[in-house]
Amino acid sequence: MAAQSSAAPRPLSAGRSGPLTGRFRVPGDKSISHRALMLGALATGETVVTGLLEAGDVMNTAAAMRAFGAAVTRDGDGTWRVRGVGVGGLLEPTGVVDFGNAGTGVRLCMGLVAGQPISVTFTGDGSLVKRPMGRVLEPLRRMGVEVIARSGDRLPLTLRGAATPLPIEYRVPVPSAQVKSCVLLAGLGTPGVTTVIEPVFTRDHTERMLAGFGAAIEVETDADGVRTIRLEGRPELKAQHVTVPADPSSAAFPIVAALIVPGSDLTVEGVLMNPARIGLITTLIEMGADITLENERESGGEKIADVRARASALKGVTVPPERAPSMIDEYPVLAVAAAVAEGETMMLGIEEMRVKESDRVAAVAAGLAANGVSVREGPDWLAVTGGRVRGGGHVVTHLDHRIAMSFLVLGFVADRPVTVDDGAVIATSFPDFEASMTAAGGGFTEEQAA
Ligand SMILES: O=C(O)C1=C[C@@H](OP(=O)(O)O)[C@@H](O)[C@H](O)C1
Ligand SMILES: C=C(OP(=O)(O)O)C(=O)O
Repeated sequence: MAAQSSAAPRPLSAGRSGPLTGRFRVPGDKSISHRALMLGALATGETVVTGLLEAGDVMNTAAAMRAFGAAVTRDGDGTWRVRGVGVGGLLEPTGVVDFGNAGTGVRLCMGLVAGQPISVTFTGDGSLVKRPMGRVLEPLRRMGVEVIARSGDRLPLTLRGAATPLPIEYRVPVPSAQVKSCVLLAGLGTPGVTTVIEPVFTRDHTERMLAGFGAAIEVETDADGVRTIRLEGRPELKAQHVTVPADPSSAAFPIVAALIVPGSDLTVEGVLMNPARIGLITTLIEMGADITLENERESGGEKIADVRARASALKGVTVPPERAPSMIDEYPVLAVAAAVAEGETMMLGIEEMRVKESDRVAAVAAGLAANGVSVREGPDWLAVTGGRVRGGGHVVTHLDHRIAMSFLVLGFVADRPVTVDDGAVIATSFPDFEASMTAAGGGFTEEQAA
């Protein structure tokens, strides 16, 4: 499958919307989807994945796993099958491996390559080539991986895996599930025990899924919440059946839309409720949101629930820095909720937002200002004061799907339509966003703001 490339930009506008109602489905979780394909590719036997996210980022991971020799196929009913090559069995791809827009895809895959004596050249789109890769290259170099990269450790770059990598003990210096996961996946191909120390808890899908595929992995959490993860290298991973729950990061858009559009009452079905992923729900409830979790249940070893959101009068709050990892991708849409809340919402400790698909602190501040919203930013904080939204602004998305979706939601409550310069980027994580929002009552328009 072709890597997602920079398709022609497609401006898209959203205008004042009637109530959003009914039941809403968002696609499968992106983090779990990447990991299911990767671990499936390293397992023996056939891994069956239901609910896989069929969006640009994950399709690039599927293409990469094929390039490494795994058989990755889709049944007519949307079930995916991965016939793996076994830990240590990855083939050297014949071409460059292009991960498009996907930071998670490329950083985790670099870990997979570490313990295999193969050379792989990675690249990405205009956004991914600007993102920092040193954070994963540094531990990989310590494990014995050879790196050929431009100065600044950006893509494109080539890795040569080590025949016998060294197990390391690695204290993750930034709160990043991608860095943690890269080292753990590198540990799979490494003889001995690889140890990752995680001072700040980040999403734990890699740990959970490694255990599910049969790896010997143990996690200890001390009194200060510091987690020590130990993984025994070179296990035999056994194919699994993975059920991917609905992505809370995608659910964030209809949830916020329903809270801010008067008269709305919307239920998003089967959303992943992993504690490391629900910081936005906690914050919205603190802001006074009428959110209820219904039909709470377990699926694929994770808690899920239907999330019902009703239009609410929101109030500004301070979001503490320690909450950032559990909602890192949701701040752009939180800023939209803050734009209509009473008073100021202060988001603290959000410096990691600056190294996502775009500098999201800067992109959110610029987009809000262009639409008449009062906003201030600092190196690691953003403050938004709510009120009536003038709208009528053009928003630059910088190849960032979450910026595009967030500002279209802002358009639903603005006096004049809000236009994003490129709605095509939404295909990275939520291809049916426009259709699903329209079906629920969302107000898209072809009209371009002046
Ligand atoms: O591990 C993952 O699946 C992800 C981790 C987060 O990135 P960081 O690890 O850079 O914080 C998040 O922003 C990204 O969308 C998905
Ligand atoms: C940051 C994101 O993804 P990634 O790092 O995988 O590109 C995201 O989806 O918001």
